[in-house]
Amino acid sequence: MNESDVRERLADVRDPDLGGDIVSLGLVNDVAVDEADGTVHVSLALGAPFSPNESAIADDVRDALADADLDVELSASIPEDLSADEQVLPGVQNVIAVASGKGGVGKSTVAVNLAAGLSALGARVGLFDADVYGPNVPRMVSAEQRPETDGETIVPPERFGVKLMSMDFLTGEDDPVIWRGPMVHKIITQLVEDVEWGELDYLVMDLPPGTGDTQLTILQTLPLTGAVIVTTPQDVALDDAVKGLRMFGKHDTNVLGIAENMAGFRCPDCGGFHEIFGSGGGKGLAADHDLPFLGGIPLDPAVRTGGDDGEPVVLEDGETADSFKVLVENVANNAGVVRRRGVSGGR
Ligand SMILES: Nc1ncnc2c1ncn2[C@@H]1O[C@H](COP(=O)(O)OP(=O)(O)OP(=O)(O)O)[C@@H](O)[C@H]1O
Repeated sequence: MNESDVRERLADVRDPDLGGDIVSLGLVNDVAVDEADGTVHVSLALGAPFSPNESAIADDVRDALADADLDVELSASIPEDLSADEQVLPGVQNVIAVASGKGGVGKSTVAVNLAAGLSALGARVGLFDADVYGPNVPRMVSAEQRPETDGETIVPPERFGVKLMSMDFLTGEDDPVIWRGPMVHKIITQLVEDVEWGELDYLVMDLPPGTGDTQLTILQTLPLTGAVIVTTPQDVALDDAVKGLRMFGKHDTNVLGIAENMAGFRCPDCGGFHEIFGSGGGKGLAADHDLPFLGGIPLDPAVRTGGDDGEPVVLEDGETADSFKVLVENVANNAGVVRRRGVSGGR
């Protein structure tokens, strides 16, 4: 079997999201058959490691070559326009921002569970807490686990397999309320240049709530794969979410979808499901703006206790954990769509 035979077989593998075959979409970077040692190496343009849909593409590629009597070696990389020197975060494949139009809707909770959930799938993950008004990451690590520095680089502490960094670690006692764009820019630059993230598949950024200077500076400084917008089903939170959407729209940032938090309450006493903040708002918002709906997370006391001291609830079993797992998978799948669409250029 030669390279063109391999490509012919790969032309039967469909991309479940982009709706075409991977060869026509330009998602096969390279094929190399080594008859002597009986291997075929296929490099695929896949950009969202451990996302279910990209894992399925890889499985289909293996299946398509299963009877070829060759060992199949797969690798995945999205060809970069910029050299490593020119890239802002060269070791980081995907930066995913978690945003909300208003405070208290559970944005940080979603960010933490997203990071822990991606790590549980097998990905290499970092979580950067840029929420200067309500930093959550410092609470996740003990005092002894604060980041270490040799004066030049900062080594982020790790929990649940996630590398953690917080604006709070870098700024100390400074009052964030007086922060303005230039200072945020300086700190973000420091984050980029001085923190030893190593190689990451995903860096989750927990943005401050709202649509102010800090959020804009981050959008302008970092190459985001896309943003997740968190809302509750209430109208007021939804109105604010629309403002968030506009901000991302103005900056040509991809929105990976809308997550609806506090979507109903399963009563532990009566077993009934109560829609305390209404229902369907997040789904409606997504539909109105032609955006993916990432899933709903119920109001559950375990979310708060998990956030305060224990493990993120996504790492446990049960209804709420499952709803977070669905959200994690949808975010990863949609990040993959953004990356692969970039390669296929709308082919
Ligand atoms: N689905 C949920 N069920 C129960 N409690 C929740 C849920 N989501 C969030 N909480 C709790 O609500 C509070 C606010 O959540 P969180 O800090 O994630 O919100 P936020 O949008 O990031 O707020 P901030 O404005 O501070 O950035 C926290 O105590 C959190 O544990």
